[in-house]
Amino acid sequence: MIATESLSKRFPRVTALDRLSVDITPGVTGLVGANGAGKSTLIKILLGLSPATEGSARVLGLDVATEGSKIREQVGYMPEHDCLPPDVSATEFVVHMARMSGLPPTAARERTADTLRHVGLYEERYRPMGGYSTGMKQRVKLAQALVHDPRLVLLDEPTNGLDPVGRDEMLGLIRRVHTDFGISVLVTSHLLGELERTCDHVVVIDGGKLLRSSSTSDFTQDTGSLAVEVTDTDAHPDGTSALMSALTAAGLTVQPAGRAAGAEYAAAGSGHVLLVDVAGDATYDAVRDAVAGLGLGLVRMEQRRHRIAEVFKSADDPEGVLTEDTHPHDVRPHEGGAVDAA
Ligand SMILES: Nc1ncnc2c1ncn2[C@@H]1O[C@H](COP(=O)(O)OP(=O)(O)OP(=O)(O)O)[C@@H](O)[C@H]1O
Repeated sequence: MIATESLSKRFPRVTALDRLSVDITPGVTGLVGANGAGKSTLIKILLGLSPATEGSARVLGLDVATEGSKIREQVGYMPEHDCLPPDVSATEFVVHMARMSGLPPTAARERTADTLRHVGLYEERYRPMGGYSTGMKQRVKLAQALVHDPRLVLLDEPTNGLDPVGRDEMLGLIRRVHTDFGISVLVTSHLLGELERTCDHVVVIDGGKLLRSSSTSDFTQDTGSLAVEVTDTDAHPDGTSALMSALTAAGLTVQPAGRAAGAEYAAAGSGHVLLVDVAGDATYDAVRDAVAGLGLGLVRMEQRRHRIAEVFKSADDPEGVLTEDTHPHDVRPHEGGAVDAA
C-alpha cells in the first residue's frame, strides 16, 4: 500500500522526517508518535502535496514525487484541523467534495447520502456545519474522505478533541471502514493505547525516525502475563502471599496485580490477584503445581496481554510521552520532536 525509502523532510530549523523507511500493507495501520513527531508531514508527502527533501515514497505503487494527482484520485484524506465552512450543510459540502473528486451529480448525491449515513449523520446533515459538535465535524471530515470510494484513506488524528465515548465511536467507525468496505486505513494518533484496539499494524515514529513497525499482536505477544487468583485456606490464611512465595521459589517472576500495571484487577477490589510473567507452557504447569501443592482453590488463571502503552512505557518511551493523554493544543514541539508544556 505504502512504501517509503530513506524519506527525509527538512525545514530550515527542524528535521521533520529523518531517513524513514517503512512498508505498510493493506489493513488498518496506526501511525503513532508524540506531537511534532512528523506524522502530518509524512501524510502530506504521501498525498504528493509536499515534496520530500530526500528519499522516495510510493503509495498504491505510484511515485509521490511525480504521480500525486493519480494518488489523490484513489486516496481519501481527513485533515487534522477544523476545515469545514460553517455556513454550508454537511450534505452540500460532501456533495461538493464528491464532485471535486470527479463523480457525476447523481452519483455524488447518492454516495453522499450513503456515506453520511455510514458515519452516523442523519437529519442533522441538512443543517449548517457551524452549529455542529466536534464529534459531528469529525464525522463529516471522515465522510468527505470516503465519498469517492477510495482504496486507501489517510486519517490525521481523527479522535482529536473527542471525549472518551466519542473516541470509541470514531475508532469503531474507522475499523468498519475496512471491514465493511475493504478500504485500507492509515490513522495517526499521539496515543498508543487507542490504536491498539483498532489497528492490525502499528508504526511508531519519534523525532521523524522510525522507532518500531510491527503487527499489533507482535507488540504484546512476548510480554504476556498470567493473572492468577486463589482462595485462602485454614492452613494458608493469606493464600496469595503463600502462592507468591512458592512461585518465586520456583523461579517465576511474580508481582501483585495492584502494584504492576494491572489496574483493572486492583480497581475490581481484588488484592488477591498475582501477575506471573509467562515463559512458555512450563509457567502454566508451575502455577498449577504450586496451587495444588499448597492445597489452595484456584479462582482464575487467565492470560493477560500487556497493553502496547505499557510495553512502551517501560522500554522505548520511559517518559510516557506516547501514553499520556495530552491534548495536542496543550503542547508545542521542540526541534527533534520532543514535547514541552506550552
Ligand atoms: N511548514 C513547516 N515549516 C516549518 N516546520 C514545520 C512545518 N510543518 C511541520 N513543521 C515541523 O516539523 C515537525 C513535525 O511536524 P508534524 O506536524 O509533521 O508533526 P505531527 O507528528 O503531525 O504532530 P502534530 O499532531 O502536533 O501535528 C514539527 O517540529 C513541526 O514544528
